[in-house]
Amino acid sequence: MASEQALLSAQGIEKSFFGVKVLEGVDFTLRAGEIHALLGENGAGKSTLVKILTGAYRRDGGVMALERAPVEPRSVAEAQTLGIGTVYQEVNLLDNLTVAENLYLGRQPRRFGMVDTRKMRADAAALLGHYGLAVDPAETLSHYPVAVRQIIAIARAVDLSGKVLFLDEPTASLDVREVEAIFTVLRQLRDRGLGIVIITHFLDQVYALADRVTVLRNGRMVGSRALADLPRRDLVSLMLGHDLAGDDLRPVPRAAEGEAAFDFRGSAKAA
Ligand SMILES: Nc1ncnc2c1ncn2[C@@H]1O[C@H](COP(=O)(O)OP(=O)(O)OP(=O)(O)O)[C@@H](O)[C@H]1O
Repeated sequence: MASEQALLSAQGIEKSFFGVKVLEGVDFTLRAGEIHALLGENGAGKSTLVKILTGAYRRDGGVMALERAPVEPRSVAEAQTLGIGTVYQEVNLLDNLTVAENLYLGRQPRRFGMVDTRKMRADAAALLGHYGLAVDPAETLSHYPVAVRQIIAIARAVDLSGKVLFLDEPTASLDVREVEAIFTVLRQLRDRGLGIVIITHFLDQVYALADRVTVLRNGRMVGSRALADLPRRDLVSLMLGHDLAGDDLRPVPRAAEGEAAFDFRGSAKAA
């Protein structure tokens, strides 16, 4: 059950690239114990907002607070120490290291000045046990499929950060079964009180997972609603900025990759 109070909030966020405004006065509020989808058409500003909130980009204006205290993350690492973790679409782990090394990269337990491999693997096994993952901490990461690596990336981000988790298109390259495995993990984390923000282009996934949505259009926040109160048609209208005509219910091809921009019709990922 989401709390009423803001866990992470941003107000009046501004960002320009080379004099072009890509975020204009954007407000965003995340509560503890909610999964919050950040939606909008290609180029609406979703990734830029997430990068600002997770310390990857500096904002030009606006304020940001975590548990009502102002925060100013100057890097992704600093955001993590504040409680804000991120998992990107391209899994941010190293394939040639072991599972345990990935989980404890940069913070390996030491004994007599040496990495304590035995403890690191035992800690990794215990941590992954919470996620229902029966993987061998001593195995090289590349041994495992993308969905497992994605859950390992989530486990690492949550272990480092613990309060807020951002995921930028985490299911883009996964099949239906793998998506469900990731969602199970995210629901468990929500039930533990984390606030989770997810960017996705798949509206079926939004309705299956999220409690709330915030919609960006052309760099502005155009709505933030509980999903239970928001029919799909109204959500799509909010994203597009006009009422739906019949034609709009067909998937819109993405110019670059030829992927569907939205999954309007309840189908799986479009080819
Ligand atoms: N590093 C950058 N330098 C210059 N322009 C950028 C940069 N990052 C993003 N932009 C521009 O900012 C605008 C918003 O991009 P952003 O990636 O935040 O949108 P998005 O909603 O995440 O889109 P998509 O769904 O396609 O990922 C776009 O016009 C994009 O070209």
